[in-house]
Amino acid sequence: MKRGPFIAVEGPIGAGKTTLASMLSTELNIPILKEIVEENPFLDKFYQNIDEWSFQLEMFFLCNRYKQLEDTDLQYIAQDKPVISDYHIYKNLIFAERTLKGIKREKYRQIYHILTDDLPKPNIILYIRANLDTLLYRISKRGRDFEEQIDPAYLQQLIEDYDTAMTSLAEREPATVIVPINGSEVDFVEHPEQFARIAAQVKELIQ
Ligand SMILES: Nc1ncnc2c1ncn2[C@@H]1O[C@H](COP(=O)(O)OP(=O)(O)O)[C@@H](O)[C@H]1O
Ligand SMILES: Nc1nc2c(ncn2[C@H]2C[C@H](O)[C@@H](COP(=O)(O)O)O2)c(=O)[nH]1
Repeated sequence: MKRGPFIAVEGPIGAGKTTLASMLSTELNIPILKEIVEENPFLDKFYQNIDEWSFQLEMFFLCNRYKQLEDTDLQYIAQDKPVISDYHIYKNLIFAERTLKGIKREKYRQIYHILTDDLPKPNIILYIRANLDTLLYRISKRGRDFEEQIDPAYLQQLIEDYDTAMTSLAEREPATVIVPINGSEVDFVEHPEQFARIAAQVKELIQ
């Protein structure tokens, strides 16, 4: 069955997902779906003690995104309308596999699959890769207090987890178009011509 474009912008913390998704939404006149961050009651506690708070945090993100995607399906995807999101639901598993251990990880995996296996998935992913220095710089530029506690080693692991996850997704879903963007070299904020190239590429994909 033919479906309207469902575009996700992905990449590790601070890569520029929300920024790029918002710019594309404006440029291409496509509604944007943004994840909820500031209202999350567990993030601050999580960064203070990951082992203690990871299950609550991962479940909170999962339930929130589940609800958002259910709504998005009704409003846009089932009606063949395009939509752009600053995350892919698969992000839940990327983080949870890193932050959860033992029986909690196993329980989470099962709940993740029960909730998400039948949800619509993006057919285009813009994957922003960036090195650790770039991410640390952008996270500090964004200036969220609770993110000052992020351990660079955790961030480096996430960079690698994202690469592994995107390779695995490409193998499992060959029909999904994954567009890699080198976020440490391509600067779509400071250089309008670099943004224009990305926007043109996306336009071509959705025509
Ligand atoms: N290409 C870029 N060049 C310079 N600054 C950027 C770029 N992309 C994002 N930023 C800035 O970096 C910070 C993190 O970007 P954001 O879009 O919130 O990342 P993410 O959604 O991936 O966590 C923000 O302050 C944003 O303005
Ligand atoms: N442990 C998890 N943390 C997550 C998840 N999704 C987002 N986050 C964190 C990372 C950032 O501190 C903040 C915003 O995310 P961005 O990627 O938009 O920077 O929330 C998750 O699923 N698990």
